Amino acid sequence: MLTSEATKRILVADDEPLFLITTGELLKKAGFECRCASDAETALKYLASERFDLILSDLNVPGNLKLELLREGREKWPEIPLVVVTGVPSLPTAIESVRLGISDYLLKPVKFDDLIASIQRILRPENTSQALNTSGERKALLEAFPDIITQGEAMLEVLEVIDRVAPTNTNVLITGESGTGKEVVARAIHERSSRRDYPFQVIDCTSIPESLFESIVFGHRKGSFTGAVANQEGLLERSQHGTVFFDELGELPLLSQAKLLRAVQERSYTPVGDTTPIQFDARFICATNRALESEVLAGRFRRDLFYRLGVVNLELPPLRERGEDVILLAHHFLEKLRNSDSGPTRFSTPVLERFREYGWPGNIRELRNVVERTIALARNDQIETEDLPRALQEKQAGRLVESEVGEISRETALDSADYKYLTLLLTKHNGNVSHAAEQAGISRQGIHKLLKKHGISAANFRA
Ligand SMILES: Nc1ncnc2c1ncn2[C@@H]1O[C@H](COP(=O)(O)OP(=O)(O)OP(=O)(O)O)[C@@H](O)[C@H]1O
Repeated sequence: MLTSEATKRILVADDEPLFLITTGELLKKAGFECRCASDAETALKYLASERFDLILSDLNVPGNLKLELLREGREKWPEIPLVVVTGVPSLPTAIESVRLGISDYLLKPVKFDDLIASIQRILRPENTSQALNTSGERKALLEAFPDIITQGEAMLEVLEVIDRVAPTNTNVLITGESGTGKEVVARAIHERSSRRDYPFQVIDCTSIPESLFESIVFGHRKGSFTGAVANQEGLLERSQHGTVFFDELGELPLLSQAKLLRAVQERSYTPVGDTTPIQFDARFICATNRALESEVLAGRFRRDLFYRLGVVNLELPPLRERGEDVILLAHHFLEKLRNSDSGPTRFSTPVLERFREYGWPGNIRELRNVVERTIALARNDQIETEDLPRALQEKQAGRLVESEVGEISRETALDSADYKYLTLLLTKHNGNVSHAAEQAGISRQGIHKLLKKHGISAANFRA
């Protein structure tokens, strides 16, 4: 069952009571569930009756003198990774442990950070392989994420990773084109974590001027600069014990990156005008529609921050690569957005065909907007191609290729390109017409005229 499997369970076997107690406590604090055994027999009993995701065992526990625990554990439960900790390292046992397929070999005294790093690495979704084999597993996974509508393999794989990573404290970086659902996924991770009762704080990196980054994120004290008339708590302070979602992380200027790195590394920050650092506990989930690795190579994004925040990297596929999801989502939005007693109830077959062939540059957000608009404009119970925005009406309008140049008019081709450009522009600027106009190099009136011509509502692009 997915709910109980969400929290990773670790079996700790060690004959030193102090090591057992402290390790158990620390692992619990780090978000794991723990079972402690002081000898091999008890450990094997637990293994036979409970589910574990990892075994952490000393070599010298009673009953394991000839590595019986390791041998039996590997033989009966080969899928459970095993980490060996030992205070008495010996080459033969190390070699034998490796031969038995252990995942790591640590020497006591073990630094807790090293232990956690090792466990997290081993439990990373890409290092464990459990395919979604049965339809029951697929169903359970889909039920676990009611806000994420999908049936395609690519997104199901993403859901599987989310399901595993959500209960941990690991920082996650979500990449994907605009409108692919990065924020929806970030919220889903938060909702399935133990932080769900604490805030989910969105910090939009594009909306914070570089000079105000520290003040907005870390807060400031009265009198620290002109205009600081009162103490102001920062966004991090509001996120205590919750999840901080840094949207459009790739847009963060280098100076702000340095300040954020310090806070992420030290888990503390100092409000502007203060001298006492504040400790904080929050998980970071970041999103970007830029290829951050290239930004790192180009020197525009700090490598150390990229590694800190992108411990697990989730890549969301664009809608045009999600197969029949486009149809599933269209029906979902129709059901959700239509007036329950009036308005259209279905799409005509040619409309569904247009949906399949269109490139959806603005992804799911664009699809939602199109469905909302057609509901308002549809004349009958069934939505027809005439009810669609012009760019979607013509066959191949979304992706014109050379052989089809003769099939559609120049006017339609230009209209289609213009529509695509405007939707992307508004997506990028969150429906802010002034910013969109500035970027396009046209007046506000000019852009309003174009939006009207294409039947696009800027309000639909505001998150
Ligand atoms: N799988 C999904 N099922 C249902 N609705 C979805 C799904 N993914 C995204 N949406 C909807 O699509 C819209 C865009 O999603 P979201 O804001 O999460 O995208 P984004 O990738 O964060 O966009 P941006 O990069 O522009 O910030 C929202 O209305 C969201 O509710």
